[in-house]
Amino acid sequence: MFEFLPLGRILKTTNPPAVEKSSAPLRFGVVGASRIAPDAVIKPVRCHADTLILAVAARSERRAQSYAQKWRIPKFYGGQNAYQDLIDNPDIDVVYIGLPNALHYEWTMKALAAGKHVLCDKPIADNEEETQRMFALAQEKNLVLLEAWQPRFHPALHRVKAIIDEGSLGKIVKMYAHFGLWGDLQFKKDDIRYNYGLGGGALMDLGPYPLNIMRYLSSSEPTVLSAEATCRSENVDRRMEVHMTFAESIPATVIVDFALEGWGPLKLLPQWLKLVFRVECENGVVEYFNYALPSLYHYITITTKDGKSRVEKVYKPAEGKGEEWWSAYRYELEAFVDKVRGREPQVWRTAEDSINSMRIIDAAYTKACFAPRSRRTH
Ligand SMILES: NC(=O)C1=CN([C@@H]2O[C@H](COP(=O)(O)OP(=O)(O)OC[C@H]3O[C@@H](n4cnc5c(N)ncnc54)[C@H](OP(=O)(O)O)[C@@H]3O)[C@@H](O)[C@H]2O)C=CC1
Ligand SMILES: O=C1OC[C@@H](O)[C@H](O)[C@H]1O
Repeated sequence: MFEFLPLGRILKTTNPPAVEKSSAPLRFGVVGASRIAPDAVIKPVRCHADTLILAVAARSERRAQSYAQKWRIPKFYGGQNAYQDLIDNPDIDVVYIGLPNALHYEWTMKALAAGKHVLCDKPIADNEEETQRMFALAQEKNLVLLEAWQPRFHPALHRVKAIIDEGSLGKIVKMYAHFGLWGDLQFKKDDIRYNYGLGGGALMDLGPYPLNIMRYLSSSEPTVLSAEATCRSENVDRRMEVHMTFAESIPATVIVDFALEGWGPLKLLPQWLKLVFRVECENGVVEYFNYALPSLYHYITITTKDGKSRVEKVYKPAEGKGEEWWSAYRYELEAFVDKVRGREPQVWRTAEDSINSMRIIDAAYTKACFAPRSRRTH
């Protein structure tokens, strides 16, 4: 499946061209000099005419300065009050939050209180209750708040849904997904993902991908029947297996995993990544490979009951805005800016979508007998 990897497109996706800016672009402030911010917002902004990155804030002055230098961000804030100082800058219109999950609530609330629109990375909060409060404040302040979960904005996922909704495969009868990583190769021992107090855990980190895709494809919310965890440390799941039913009768299983088994003889060969998503329908099966980062590379395989199989790849929507090389984050930014500017985005994630997503994660942790994710003083 990898034999025709389009390297030119991938290079442009990961290193998009700079475009000329509009006369008054939306000015973004980046809270946290995180690893994800370049992909999630800095590079997408580079190729969006109506946006620019004005400032970054980090807890250390040195880190803020070197990050700003590296990414050519004109202003930086460092030190204990850096995040608040950035938020208080009256020139900033939008705050992007790429902090550990447990800090999403606090800094989103502070940014909204200061009158900023917020793009906050996934999962949007530690739990459903926080998510409700965040969207309530955004609504009260008439500000845009979006949970940045980029696969929802990519046309490949829309194509998967269209294939199912078109009807010839019949109804969905079963769904299965596995998102696994070799965590110890990819993350340091003190990574935010392994820390309960920072909102860590495999389900918090990886769960939103398969769970949200199942919700979207089936246009329904699940009941969580059971969840079994393997712990890395107390209340931090290294692996979680969640069993659900969607639309009252569709069985579904999600496995998320930071400790993929090896493969080959004696399972000694490392497995870097596992990304399985399968929807079984009455008359065939749809499989979607690389649903987490579809803009880099993906394929959709449709196999009908008579054994016939075809493969589709979709990087640009048949109608509407987009380019083959746009990353899913770039599609997401387009929608976010449209919303802030008062235009109808071609795709949107509503408050209910994010709230329901957190509700399922809460329910799964409860079924697995985990302590509730932090209940902060609100
Ligand atoms: N949408 C997507 O595709 C992806 C989303 N994510 C999400 O992005 C967020 C950040 O992930 P990632 O970039 O990998 O994480 P990093 O560890 O690289 O960044 C987290 C940032 O949080 C700040 N921070 C503040 N307080 C703490 C603390 N107590 N401990 C550690 N860091 C702290 C640090 O900023 P400072 O610079 O101030 O020190 C750090 O840069 C998570 O919510 C994750 O789920 C991650 C990967 C992909
Ligand atoms: O959101 C994410 O997607 C990709 C994963 O590698 C990462 O752990 C996670 O935060």
